[in-house]
Amino acid sequence: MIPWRIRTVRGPRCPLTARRRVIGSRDRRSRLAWSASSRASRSLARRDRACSSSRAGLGRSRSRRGAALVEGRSRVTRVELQHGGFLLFHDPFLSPDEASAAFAALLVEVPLRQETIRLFGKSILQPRLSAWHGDPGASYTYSGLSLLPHPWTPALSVLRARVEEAAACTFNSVLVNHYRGGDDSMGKHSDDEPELGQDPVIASLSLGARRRFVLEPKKGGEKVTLELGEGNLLIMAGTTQHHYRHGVPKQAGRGARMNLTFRRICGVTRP
Ligand SMILES: O=C(O)CCC(=O)C(=O)O
Ligand SMILES: [Fe+2]
Repeated sequence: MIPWRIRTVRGPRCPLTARRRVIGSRDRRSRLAWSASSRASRSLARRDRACSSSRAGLGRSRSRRGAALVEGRSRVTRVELQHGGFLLFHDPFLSPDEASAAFAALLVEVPLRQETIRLFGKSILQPRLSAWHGDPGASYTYSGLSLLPHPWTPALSVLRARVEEAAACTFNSVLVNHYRGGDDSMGKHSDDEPELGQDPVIASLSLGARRRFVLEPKKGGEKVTLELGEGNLLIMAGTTQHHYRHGVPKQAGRGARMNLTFRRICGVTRP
């Protein structure tokens, strides 16, 4: 159940930044070329905006509490969390055709593998496959696992450009997770490693099977449960990583799913 109030506002202003911006028609946007040389990818190289919540134009006062805004045909719902955390849920973000083309391309391009992590002093295999991609130098360490980035693939570059436009900030890395079925899962955690900086913006794109995504406050209080379906984009921002844990529990009978969390590793120079 969604415990917050939803209002629909039709208007030309960007729901993230309150600025006017031009968005192509759904048809034009859906012509996703799986090539790193797309116009969007080239424009990326010219921009390098920092991606902490406060500097990315994702300030608390810029959108209404619990509001769903429609911009062109893309719909964004804002959810306020405790202590200044908030979520922006884009549904739809990718069309079903775009999402299934992305899934197929990523299966071919991304070197997915099952990693071993250290948890409570024990080595365990992660219950899913994953791969870390990013700009040179965007290394990431979590649960005792140190990851050097694979380079951006064509599909990841195109998706990054789309997600950056929606989030109004730039990302230099992405963690790709592949849930092979309902037995694959992700335990509750916060994306709060020091290299992500304070109040990071994490943009999570879901492809394939719908899965339950749970956010729970670290110090008690109301949980938030979302159903992340094919082509949804969930942006976690503000103090979310500081005050909440999130995870994807096992869910019997579910099919394959891919999730991409775009991140910004601090202190890496854009190539
Ligand atoms: O699969 C998801 O929806 C969540 C992924 C996630 O939390 C992560 O990669 O840190
Ligand atoms: Fe996470």
